[in-house]
Amino acid sequence: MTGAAVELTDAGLRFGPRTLWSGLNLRVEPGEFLAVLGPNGSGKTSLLRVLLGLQPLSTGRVRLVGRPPGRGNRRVGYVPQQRAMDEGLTLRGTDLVALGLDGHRWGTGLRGLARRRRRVAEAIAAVGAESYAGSPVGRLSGGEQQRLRVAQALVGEPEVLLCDEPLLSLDVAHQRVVSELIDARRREAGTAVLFVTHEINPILPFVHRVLYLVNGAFRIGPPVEVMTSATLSELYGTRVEVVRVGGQIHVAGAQSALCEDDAHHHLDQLDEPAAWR
Ligand SMILES: Nc1ncnc2c1ncn2[C@@H]1O[C@H](COP(=O)(O)OP(=O)(O)OP(=O)(O)O)[C@@H](O)[C@H]1O
Repeated sequence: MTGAAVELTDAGLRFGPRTLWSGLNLRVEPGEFLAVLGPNGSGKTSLLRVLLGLQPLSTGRVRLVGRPPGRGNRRVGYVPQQRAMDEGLTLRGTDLVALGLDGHRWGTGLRGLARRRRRVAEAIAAVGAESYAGSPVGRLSGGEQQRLRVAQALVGEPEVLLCDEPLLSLDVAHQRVVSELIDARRREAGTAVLFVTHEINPILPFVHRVLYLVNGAFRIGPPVEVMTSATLSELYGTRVEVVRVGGQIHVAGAQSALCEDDAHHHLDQLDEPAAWR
Protein backbone atom coordinates (compact mmCIF):
# COMPACT_ATOMS: atom_id res chain seq x y z
CA MET A 1 0.00 0.00 0.00
CA THR A 2 1.41 3.39 -0.93
CA GLY A 3 0.26 6.83 0.11
CA ALA A 4 -1.59 7.93 3.20
CA ALA A 5 -4.21 5.74 4.85
CA VAL A 6 -6.15 8.84 5.90
CA GLU A 7 -5.64 12.35 4.59
CA LEU A 8 -7.53 15.42 5.76
CA THR A 9 -6.62 18.64 4.00
CA ASP A 10 -7.68 21.98 5.49
CA ALA A 11 -10.72 20.14 6.85
CA GLY A 12 -13.42 21.86 8.85
CA LEU A 13 -16.73 20.81 10.37
CA ARG A 14 -19.44 23.24 11.41
CA PHE A 15 -22.93 22.72 12.79
CA GLY A 16 -24.91 25.96 12.54
CA PRO A 17 -22.88 28.71 14.16
CA ARG A 18 -20.63 26.23 15.99
CA THR A 19 -17.31 25.23 14.47
CA LEU A 20 -16.17 21.89 15.89
CA TRP A 21 -12.79 22.15 14.20
CA SER A 22 -11.28 23.83 11.16
CA GLY A 23 -7.96 24.01 9.32
CA LEU A 24 -7.28 20.38 10.17
CA ASN A 25 -4.42 18.92 8.18
CA LEU A 26 -3.80 15.32 9.13
CA ARG A 27 -2.04 12.54 7.31
CA VAL A 28 -2.18 9.11 8.95
CA GLU A 29 0.25 6.61 7.49
CA PRO A 30 -0.38 2.88 7.02
CA GLY A 31 0.61 1.15 10.27
CA GLU A 32 0.22 4.28 12.37
CA PHE A 33 -1.75 4.32 15.65
CA LEU A 34 -3.43 7.69 16.25
CA ALA A 35 -5.30 8.40 19.48
CA VAL A 36 -8.08 11.00 19.22
CA LEU A 37 -8.67 12.71 22.56
CA GLY A 38 -10.69 15.65 23.82
CA PRO A 39 -13.53 16.56 26.18
CA ASN A 40 -17.20 15.69 25.59
CA GLY A 41 -18.61 17.40 22.52
CA SER A 42 -15.24 18.34 20.98
CA GLY A 43 -16.07 16.50 17.75
CA LYS A 44 -14.25 13.17 18.04
CA THR A 45 -17.17 11.00 16.95
CA SER A 46 -18.03 13.54 14.25
CA LEU A 47 -14.51 13.12 12.86
CA LEU A 48 -15.05 9.35 12.60
CA ARG A 49 -18.42 9.98 10.92
CA VAL A 50 -16.63 12.11 8.32
CA LEU A 51 -14.17 9.27 7.70
CA LEU A 52 -17.05 6.77 7.38
CA GLY A 53 -18.70 8.98 4.76
CA LEU A 54 -21.70 9.61 7.04
CA GLN A 55 -20.99 13.30 7.55
CA PRO A 56 -19.75 15.69 4.83
CA LEU A 57 -17.03 18.17 5.73
CA SER A 58 -18.01 21.86 5.81
CA THR A 59 -14.66 22.76 4.23
CA GLY A 60 -11.61 20.95 2.91
CA ARG A 61 -11.01 17.45 1.61
CA VAL A 62 -10.87 13.91 3.01
CA ARG A 63 -9.38 10.76 1.49
CA LEU A 64 -9.09 7.20 2.79
CA VAL A 65 -6.46 5.18 0.97
CA GLY A 66 -6.67 7.69 -1.87
CA ARG A 67 -10.45 7.57 -2.25
CA PRO A 68 -13.34 9.61 -0.91
CA PRO A 69 -14.95 7.97 2.13
CA GLY A 70 -18.18 6.02 1.81
CA ARG A 71 -19.47 2.95 0.04
CA GLY A 72 -16.60 2.54 -2.38
CA ASN A 73 -14.23 2.14 0.57
CA ARG A 74 -14.80 -1.44 1.61
CA ARG A 75 -11.56 -1.88 3.55
CA VAL A 76 -12.55 0.32 6.48
CA GLY A 77 -13.29 -1.37 9.81
CA TYR A 78 -15.36 0.36 12.47
CA VAL A 79 -15.80 -0.42 16.15
CA PRO A 80 -18.71 1.75 17.34
CA GLN A 81 -19.23 3.28 20.77
CA GLN A 82 -20.58 0.63 23.12
CA ARG A 83 -24.35 0.51 23.33
CA ALA A 84 -26.16 -2.45 24.82
CA MET A 85 -27.87 -4.47 22.12
CA ASP A 86 -31.57 -5.22 22.41
CA GLU A 87 -32.07 -8.20 24.74
CA GLY A 88 -34.47 -9.75 22.22
CA LEU A 89 -31.88 -9.72 19.44
CA THR A 90 -31.61 -13.33 18.25
CA LEU A 91 -28.74 -12.79 15.79
CA ARG A 92 -25.87 -15.06 16.82
CA GLY A 93 -22.36 -13.83 17.49
CA THR A 94 -20.99 -15.68 14.45
CA ASP A 95 -23.57 -13.99 12.20
CA LEU A 96 -22.72 -10.58 13.66
CA VAL A 97 -19.03 -11.13 12.90
CA ALA A 98 -19.82 -12.44 9.39
CA LEU A 99 -21.56 -9.13 8.61
CA GLY A 100 -18.09 -7.59 8.56
CA LEU A 101 -17.05 -9.72 5.57
CA ASP A 102 -17.10 -8.35 2.07
CA GLY A 103 -18.83 -11.04 -0.05
CA HIS A 104 -17.11 -10.09 -3.30
CA ARG A 105 -13.61 -10.48 -1.98
CA TRP A 106 -14.17 -13.79 -0.24
CA GLY A 107 -15.86 -15.45 -3.22
CA THR A 108 -19.16 -17.21 -3.74
CA GLY A 109 -20.08 -20.90 -3.93
CA LEU A 110 -19.09 -23.63 -1.50
CA ARG A 111 -15.40 -22.81 -1.49
CA GLY A 112 -16.12 -19.17 -0.81
CA LEU A 113 -18.49 -20.17 1.97
CA ALA A 114 -15.88 -22.45 3.57
CA ARG A 115 -13.24 -19.68 3.39
CA ARG A 116 -15.63 -17.21 4.93
CA ARG A 117 -16.57 -19.60 7.75
CA ARG A 118 -12.89 -20.19 8.49
CA ARG A 119 -12.17 -16.47 8.50
CA VAL A 120 -15.08 -15.77 10.87
CA ALA A 121 -13.92 -18.57 13.20
CA GLU A 122 -10.38 -17.13 13.23
CA ALA A 123 -11.65 -13.65 14.07
CA ILE A 124 -13.82 -15.04 16.90
CA ALA A 125 -10.88 -17.04 18.28
CA ALA A 126 -8.66 -13.96 18.12
CA VAL A 127 -10.93 -12.07 20.53
CA GLY A 128 -11.42 -15.16 22.71
CA ALA A 129 -15.17 -15.33 22.03
CA GLU A 130 -15.46 -19.01 20.99
CA SER A 131 -17.47 -20.07 24.04
CA TYR A 132 -20.34 -17.63 23.42
CA ALA A 133 -20.20 -16.84 19.68
CA GLY A 134 -23.04 -19.30 19.04
CA SER A 135 -25.39 -17.51 21.47
CA PRO A 136 -27.90 -14.78 20.56
CA VAL A 137 -26.01 -11.49 20.99
CA GLY A 138 -28.89 -9.90 22.92
CA ARG A 139 -28.19 -12.25 25.83
CA LEU A 140 -24.46 -11.53 26.09
CA SER A 141 -22.83 -9.13 28.51
CA GLY A 142 -21.71 -5.68 27.30
CA GLY A 143 -18.08 -6.78 27.30
CA GLU A 144 -18.82 -9.96 25.34
CA GLN A 145 -20.79 -7.97 22.76
CA GLN A 146 -17.94 -5.52 22.44
CA ARG A 147 -15.39 -8.26 21.74
CA LEU A 148 -17.65 -9.54 18.95
CA ARG A 149 -17.84 -6.00 17.51
CA VAL A 150 -14.04 -5.90 17.43
CA ALA A 151 -14.02 -9.29 15.65
CA GLN A 152 -16.55 -7.93 13.15
CA ALA A 153 -14.34 -4.90 12.45
CA LEU A 154 -11.21 -7.04 12.00
CA VAL A 155 -12.70 -9.90 9.97
CA GLY A 156 -12.73 -7.85 6.77
CA GLU A 157 -8.97 -7.22 7.07
CA PRO A 158 -9.29 -3.43 7.10
CA GLU A 159 -6.64 -1.01 5.85
CA VAL A 160 -8.09 1.65 8.13
CA LEU A 161 -9.61 0.83 11.50
CA LEU A 162 -11.84 3.44 13.15
CA CYS A 163 -12.53 2.82 16.83
CA ASP A 164 -14.96 4.90 18.92
CA GLU A 165 -14.16 4.26 22.58
CA PRO A 166 -14.06 0.49 22.08
CA LEU A 167 -12.79 -0.26 25.61
CA LEU A 168 -15.59 1.42 27.55
CA SER A 169 -17.48 -1.60 28.87
CA LEU A 170 -14.50 -3.90 29.20
CA ASP A 171 -12.73 -4.91 32.39
CA VAL A 172 -9.01 -4.21 32.62
CA ALA A 173 -7.98 -7.68 31.41
CA HIS A 174 -10.21 -7.47 28.34
CA GLN A 175 -9.16 -3.87 27.69
CA ARG A 176 -5.68 -5.26 27.32
CA VAL A 177 -6.82 -8.16 25.11
CA VAL A 178 -8.74 -5.87 22.77
CA SER A 179 -6.12 -3.12 22.51
CA GLU A 180 -3.34 -5.66 21.91
CA LEU A 181 -5.46 -7.31 19.25
CA ILE A 182 -6.03 -4.03 17.46
CA ASP A 183 -2.34 -3.23 17.70
CA ALA A 184 -1.40 -6.70 16.37
CA ARG A 185 -3.55 -6.09 13.28
CA ARG A 186 -1.79 -2.74 12.86
CA ARG A 187 1.68 -4.28 13.13
CA GLU A 188 1.07 -7.36 11.00
CA ALA A 189 -1.01 -5.84 8.21
CA GLY A 190 -0.03 -2.17 8.28
CA THR A 191 -3.56 -1.13 9.20
CA ALA A 192 -3.87 2.51 10.24
CA VAL A 193 -5.73 2.84 13.55
CA LEU A 194 -7.71 5.94 14.61
CA PHE A 195 -8.77 5.35 18.18
CA VAL A 196 -11.15 7.75 19.94
CA THR A 197 -10.81 7.55 23.71
CA HIS A 198 -11.18 9.50 26.94
CA GLU A 199 -8.53 7.42 28.62
CA ILE A 200 -5.15 7.22 26.92
CA ASN A 201 -3.42 4.95 29.44
CA PRO A 202 -4.72 1.55 28.23
CA ILE A 203 -3.40 2.31 24.73
CA LEU A 204 -0.41 4.47 25.61
CA PRO A 205 2.15 1.74 24.74
CA PHE A 206 0.81 1.63 21.18
CA VAL A 207 0.13 5.28 20.37
CA HIS A 208 2.39 7.03 17.86
CA ARG A 209 0.58 10.34 17.76
CA VAL A 210 -2.30 12.09 19.49
CA LEU A 211 -4.90 14.38 17.96
CA TYR A 212 -6.24 16.40 20.91
CA LEU A 213 -9.38 18.47 20.20
CA VAL A 214 -10.68 21.19 22.55
CA ASN A 215 -13.32 23.79 21.71
CA GLY A 216 -12.35 24.17 18.06
CA ALA A 217 -8.61 24.13 18.73
CA PHE A 218 -6.41 21.07 18.32
CA ARG A 219 -2.88 19.79 18.62
CA ILE A 220 -1.26 16.86 16.80
CA GLY A 221 1.95 15.15 17.86
CA PRO A 222 3.53 12.32 19.83
CA PRO A 223 2.16 11.84 23.38
CA VAL A 224 5.32 13.31 24.93
CA GLU A 225 4.70 16.57 23.08
CA VAL A 226 0.91 16.84 23.33
CA MET A 227 0.25 15.36 26.79
CA THR A 228 2.09 18.05 28.71
CA SER A 229 0.91 20.71 31.15
CA ALA A 230 2.06 23.47 28.79
CA THR A 231 0.30 22.16 25.65
CA LEU A 232 -2.97 21.20 27.34
CA SER A 233 -3.08 24.45 29.37
CA GLU A 234 -2.77 26.36 26.11
CA LEU A 235 -5.45 24.26 24.41
CA TYR A 236 -7.94 24.52 27.29
CA GLY A 237 -7.08 28.16 27.94
CA THR A 238 -6.61 27.51 31.65
CA ARG A 239 -4.13 25.79 33.94
CA VAL A 240 -4.13 22.03 33.36
CA GLU A 241 -1.70 19.74 35.17
CA VAL A 242 -0.36 16.66 33.45
CA VAL A 243 1.35 14.24 35.80
CA ARG A 244 3.22 11.10 34.80
CA VAL A 245 3.16 8.34 37.39
CA GLY A 246 4.41 4.79 36.84
CA GLY A 247 4.32 5.11 33.05
CA GLN A 248 0.78 6.49 33.10
CA ILE A 249 -0.48 9.96 32.24
CA HIS A 250 -2.94 11.74 34.52
CA VAL A 251 -4.61 14.99 33.51
CA ALA A 252 -6.03 17.20 36.27
CA GLY A 253 -8.15 20.29 35.83
CA ALA A 254 -9.20 19.74 32.21
CA GLN A 255 -12.84 18.90 32.90
CA SER A 256 -13.34 21.71 35.43
CA ALA A 257 -12.22 24.08 32.68
CA LEU A 258 -15.33 22.98 30.81
CA CYS A 259 -17.70 22.53 33.72
CA GLU A 260 -20.82 23.42 31.71
CA ASP A 261 -20.24 20.59 29.28
CA ASP A 262 -19.31 18.33 32.14
CA ALA A 263 -22.55 18.88 34.07
CA HIS A 264 -24.57 18.29 30.91
CA HIS A 265 -22.85 15.00 30.29
CA HIS A 266 -23.31 13.79 33.86
CA LEU A 267 -27.04 14.13 33.28
CA ASP A 268 -26.70 12.18 30.02
CA GLN A 269 -24.95 9.45 31.90
CA LEU A 270 -27.75 9.14 34.44
CA ASP A 271 -30.17 8.63 31.55
CA GLU A 272 -28.06 5.95 29.96
CA PRO A 273 -26.28 3.64 32.44
CA ALA A 274 -24.69 1.64 29.61
CA ALA A 275 -22.59 4.70 28.73
CA TRP A 276 -21.13 5.23 32.22
CA ARG A 277 -17.49 5.94 32.20
N1 LIG B 1 -25.69 16.24 12.88
C1 LIG B 1 -25.48 17.14 13.82
N2 LIG B 1 -26.14 18.32 13.85
C2 LIG B 1 -25.90 19.25 14.80
N3 LIG B 1 -25.01 19.09 15.79
C3 LIG B 1 -24.31 17.94 15.83
C4 LIG B 1 -24.51 16.91 14.86
N4 LIG B 1 -23.65 15.88 15.16
C5 LIG B 1 -22.98 16.26 16.26
N5 LIG B 1 -23.38 17.49 16.67
C6 LIG B 1 -22.83 18.23 17.82
O1 LIG B 1 -21.43 18.33 17.64
C7 LIG B 1 -20.77 18.26 18.91
C8 LIG B 1 -19.70 17.21 18.85
O2 LIG B 1 -20.28 15.93 18.88
P1 LIG B 1 -19.39 14.61 18.88
O3 LIG B 1 -20.32 13.47 19.12
O4 LIG B 1 -18.56 14.58 17.67
O5 LIG B 1 -18.47 14.86 20.15
P2 LIG B 1 -17.47 13.89 20.89
O6 LIG B 1 -16.18 14.62 21.00
O7 LIG B 1 -17.44 12.55 20.24
O8 LIG B 1 -18.15 13.81 22.32
P3 LIG B 1 -18.24 12.63 23.44
O9 LIG B 1 -16.92 12.60 24.09
O10 LIG B 1 -19.31 13.15 24.35
O11 LIG B 1 -18.64 11.36 22.75
C9 LIG B 1 -21.86 17.98 19.95
O12 LIG B 1 -22.15 19.18 20.60
C10 LIG B 1 -23.02 17.48 19.12
O13 LIG B 1 -24.24 17.83 19.73
